[in-house]
Amino acid sequence: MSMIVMSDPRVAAIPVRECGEPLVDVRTGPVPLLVDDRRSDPDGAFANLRERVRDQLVAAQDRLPGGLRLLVVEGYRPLELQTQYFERYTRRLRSEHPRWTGQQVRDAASRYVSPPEIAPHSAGAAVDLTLVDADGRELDMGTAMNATPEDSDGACFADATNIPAAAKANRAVLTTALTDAGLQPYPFEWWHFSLGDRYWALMQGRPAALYGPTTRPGN
Ligand SMILES: C[C@@H](N)C(=O)N[C@H](C)C(=O)O
Ligand SMILES: [Zn+2]
Repeated sequence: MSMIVMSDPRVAAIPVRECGEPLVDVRTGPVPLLVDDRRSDPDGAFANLRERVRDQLVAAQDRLPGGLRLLVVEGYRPLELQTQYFERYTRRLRSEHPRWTGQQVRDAASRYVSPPEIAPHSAGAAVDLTLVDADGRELDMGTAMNATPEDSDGACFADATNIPAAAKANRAVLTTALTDAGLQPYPFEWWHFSLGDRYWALMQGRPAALYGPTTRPGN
């Protein structure tokens, strides 16, 4: 898998041709998806995604073997929250690596959190998710979701070799179902997939992104 970070200038160079598709709450609709409350917010913004992204997740779930289901943890992320995540992690890296240049800090931070101006979650195009079995138990994916590269010794990277064989197999099931449905994996995080954003467009050879930063009605 090509290891392009979110801060790569090729991502920012992709134009956005906003198609205006609405955000929808993935907990409702014809096939409600499972969503847990780890990243919940009072308005339920975290459970929203662009309609086509939701539809393709439903299609991916249909392809899962043996009663497995998707468990969505975080979809839409308002720009202010993305900025908080990025700044907090940047501060951490700066204090842990006082000799790094600003660019080194930015590139390392961008492996784990997208710079706000790119932010696929703030476009409603990206989702952090995992797999559960028929009883709702999470499968072993080798690390907790949102484990950092530093804290997991790189085991959060999709192709990590320092995880058990069963976790590698579980990651492959998740990635195959989602990529078959047109979503783009992010090589630095086994749980992050997107469709329609600039990263997706770059990696899939599309001329433009379908979705730019958006807000929810009334916000
Ligand atoms: C912070 C993590 N859950 C995440 O979503 N990272 C990606 C790269 C992002 O911020 O878009
Ligand atoms: Zn994500």
